[in-house]
Amino acid sequence: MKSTLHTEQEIEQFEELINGFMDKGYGSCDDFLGPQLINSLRDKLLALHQSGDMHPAGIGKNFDYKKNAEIRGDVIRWLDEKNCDPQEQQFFDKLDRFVTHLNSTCYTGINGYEFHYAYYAPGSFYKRHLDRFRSDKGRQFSFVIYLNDNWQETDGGEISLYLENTDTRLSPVAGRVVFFKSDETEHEVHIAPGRPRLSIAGWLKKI
Ligand SMILES: O=C(O)CCC(=O)C(=O)O
Ligand SMILES: [Fe+2]
Repeated sequence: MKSTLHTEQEIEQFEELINGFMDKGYGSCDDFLGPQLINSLRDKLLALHQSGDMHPAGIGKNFDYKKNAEIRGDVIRWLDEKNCDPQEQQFFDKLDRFVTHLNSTCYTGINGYEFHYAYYAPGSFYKRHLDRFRSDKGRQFSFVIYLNDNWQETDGGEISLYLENTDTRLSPVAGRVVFFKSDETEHEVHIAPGRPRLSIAGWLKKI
């Protein structure tokens, strides 16, 4: 993983994510990526969706479309760091700097990650779950960044984080990141009835 110079603002964001996680069990920060980059990533996601290059995500080894659809309704497309466009590279570069910061301040030993675009059509959802029950590939932290321009609270589509059985809800506004422990924090994606809900979701791993 590459690492370049951190800016002060970047360090503040990283600390906001990490401190939030340590204090409340989840970290969140806004404007993790600038609006131009968010727009490009959103355009890329929409183009992939339009060209039919996204597919239902599997849950577990034996994929059962019907069973899957009762649990989650998003379609996904994995990002490939070895074959990505300059905007995706900018995302990975920032992520690399975050992981370097996380590892050096918290001794987390993260040495890999995987990320996918996700498109939730209006009315789809992802029921309450943990991210580490599937094929367990060493997922330590879940990290989601939202790409939804001008998202209003009335649009719905919140993520619920169930921490000590309280329900913390966050709207998927463009540029916002949510960060939590993959094997501990149950969470859920609520329906957005009127518009698609777009994100890049991924996992920081220790393999
Ligand atoms: O999009 C979100 O807010 C969460 C997505 C999620 O839970 C997942 O992909 O496992
Ligand atoms: Fe999840």
